[in-house]
Amino acid sequence: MTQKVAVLGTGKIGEALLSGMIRGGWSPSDLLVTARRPERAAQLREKYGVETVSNAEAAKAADTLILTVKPQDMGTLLDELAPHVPADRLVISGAAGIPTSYFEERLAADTAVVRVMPNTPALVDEGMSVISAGTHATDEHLAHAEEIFGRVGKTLRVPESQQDACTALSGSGPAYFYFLVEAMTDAGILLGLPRDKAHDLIVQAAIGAAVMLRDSGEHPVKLRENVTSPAGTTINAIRELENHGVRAALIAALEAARDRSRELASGNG
Ligand SMILES: NC(=O)C1=CN([C@@H]2O[C@H](COP(=O)(O)OP(=O)(O)OC[C@H]3O[C@@H](n4cnc5c(N)ncnc54)[C@H](O)[C@@H]3O)[C@@H](O)[C@H]2O)C=CC1
Ligand SMILES: O=C(O)[C@@H]1CCC=N1
Repeated sequence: MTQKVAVLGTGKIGEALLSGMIRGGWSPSDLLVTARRPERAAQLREKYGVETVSNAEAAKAADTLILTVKPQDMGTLLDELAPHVPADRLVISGAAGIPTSYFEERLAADTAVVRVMPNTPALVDEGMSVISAGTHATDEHLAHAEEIFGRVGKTLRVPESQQDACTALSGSGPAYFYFLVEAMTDAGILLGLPRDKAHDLIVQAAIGAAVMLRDSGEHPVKLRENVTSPAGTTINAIRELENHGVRAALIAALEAARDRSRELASGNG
């Protein structure tokens, strides 16, 4: 398989991927991008030295098409693309909720489709991309998707039936941590700390905790117990978290995100 890759609908996720591919050594001359607005196309050309083309031109010229428009825009994009996509193309969707069958029904018979759920830490090469094969995608197609998305972080293959859950955990996941940092920084203000110091303390606690979760090999419960001294400060905070149902709130929140991913399946949202 040749390596010409096109990113169609280059917004936040498309640009995160594009920039990571270039950082990871992908030649800009092997990349094509499309954007709806001419100013956006000019910006991408200038910043990354890539060629910007129409969606139809991308479909003809690239071997792999990565579709990173909003789920609600996917139908329009596919209407525009479908007549121009030869059956030997690999089509990768980065959209939440939309199943591979949606693309297979609208593209030439036997088109290989791969569904990927990335996340925004791809911008700092700490992304997670969850990858599933459509009906006609082979191991080689999955490996090609891993080769692309692996430039911006880790990848994980899952059956497509798990994609909505993975979207709730991983695609949306960074937002929950930002939300927690925002709330804990407010707590710092309440406790009389300047906002910048409160922010720095909480962000470093988050980074330290994340690295320990990744590298220590310890279960999160054990790591939390190590912080929680008998009759100490932490257990008072934990009791309040439990009293306020934070664990149940998180479970309900992720279930709601999973349900919304399912609702997006039609592309109409
Ligand atoms: N933002 C996130 O954290 C994540 C987003 N996603 C998925 O990635 C996709 C994109 O999300 P964002 O990057 O956040 O949205 P975005 O709005 O930043 O990017 C979408 C881009 O597509 C362009 N576009 C729309 N229709 C087009 C067309 N017909 N031709 C060319 N360009 C077109 C828009 O102008 C926009 O720049 C969505 O499907 C979303 O579900 C997946 C994982 C994480
Ligand atoms: O909120 C959303 O729909 C997108 C998909 C996962 C993260 N952001």
